[in-house]
Amino acid sequence: MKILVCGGAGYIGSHTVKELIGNHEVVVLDNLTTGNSFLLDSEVIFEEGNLGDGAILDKIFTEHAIDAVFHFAANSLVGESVRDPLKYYGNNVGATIVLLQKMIEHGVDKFIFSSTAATYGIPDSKIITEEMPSTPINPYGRSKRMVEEILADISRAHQFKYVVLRYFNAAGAHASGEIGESHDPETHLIPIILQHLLGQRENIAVFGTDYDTPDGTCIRDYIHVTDLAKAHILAYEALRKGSISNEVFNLGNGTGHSVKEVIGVCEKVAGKSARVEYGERREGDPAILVASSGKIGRLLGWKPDYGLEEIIESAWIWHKGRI
Ligand SMILES: NC(=O)c1ccc[n+]([C@@H]2O[C@H](COP(=O)([O-])OP(=O)(O)OC[C@H]3O[C@@H](n4cnc5c(N)ncnc54)[C@H](O)[C@@H]3O)[C@@H](O)[C@H]2O)c1
Ligand SMILES: O=c1ccn([C@@H]2O[C@H](COP(=O)(O)OP(=O)(O)O[C@H]3O[C@H](CO)[C@@H](O)[C@H](O)[C@H]3O)[C@@H](O)[C@H]2O)c(=O)[nH]1
Repeated sequence: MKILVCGGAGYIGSHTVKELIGNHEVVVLDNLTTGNSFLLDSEVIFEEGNLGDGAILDKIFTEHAIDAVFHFAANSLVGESVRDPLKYYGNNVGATIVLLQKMIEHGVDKFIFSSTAATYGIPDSKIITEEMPSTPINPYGRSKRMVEEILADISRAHQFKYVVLRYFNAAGAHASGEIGESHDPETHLIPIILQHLLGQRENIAVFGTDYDTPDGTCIRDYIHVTDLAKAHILAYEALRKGSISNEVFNLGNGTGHSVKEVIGVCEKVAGKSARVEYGERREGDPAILVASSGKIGRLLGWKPDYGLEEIIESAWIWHKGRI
């Protein structure tokens, strides 16, 4: 089966491609704005271009018998989305609509969508389930939520089946050490701490110490990127078999870790102490985001293989290898 992976040169997309290769042919469409060609597997067919370009999608869907689209391509930084919302609505919603239009024109009817914990806004409960209200508090979360609603509408009007995967915080690197997280500039917590511990940054800034959490810093649910990648394969196989359709699943470990705790585990793994500066809150950050992934466990048999320390160990190996 041939799969189109939009955003396959990015962090999570490239790890998912690794899981697909061997059993599937993979076409990657990526404009390399935040992705890297060195993350591309040598076996993929690579089309460099923009998701919003209908002509390139016509070419791909005409030349290849695509069975499903995995859609990772997006801008995904909460703080940037607050400062530049139109970038987020244009790329995450506008370009996605072009992709969806072309899928329907070409009769491609299976879609796996990368959504986010940011669709929940400030949740009422400590552990988030899929039924909870989805009221995002930043433009990034709203852009993803809008696509979720568009998907529900399309599936009612056309022959079209989808799975929405709401990831919590992706982290870690592939066990081979060949690929890992590489953004420029890097904004994610774990790579920033590890780069500092490798001497590539002066210090670490902690964004906010007055949250309503035990140590005052934000709590997140960190999930290994390979655990995420494997969930995509399970979702695709279930869509193909027809055992599920039009489902929304959370993907996290079910355990929250504060920013201070994450710094502590990074220090342990690296065997070094960090220089930490405590600063103001970052705009758009909820205090606590922790997933219940019970639903995807029950319906697809998914469970995470890695905890926080293993996630950080794999990321440490990747970052050390990049020096
Ligand atoms: N990293 C996380 O913790 C996290 C958590 C929740 C959801 N997500 C979602 O997962 C997806 C992947 O995230 P990531 O961390 O791998 O990001 P990433 O920036 O590494 O990957 C995104 C890829 O999409 C490409 N891209 C962006 N816009 C494009 C366009 N218009 N046309 C073609 N290619 C385009 C980029 O070049 C990049 O290769 C995103 O949709 C993101 O919103 C990520
Ligand atoms: O230098 C830093 C960087 C981050 N943080 C904090 O660390 C936590 C994690 O931040 P970050 O790694 O930037 O991830 P998030 O902002 O939580 O967002 C990620 O996780 C979301 C799902 O929870 C996804 O939707 C987003 O795409 C993805 O960027 C947050 O509380 C930040 O305020 C710091 O204190 N200092």
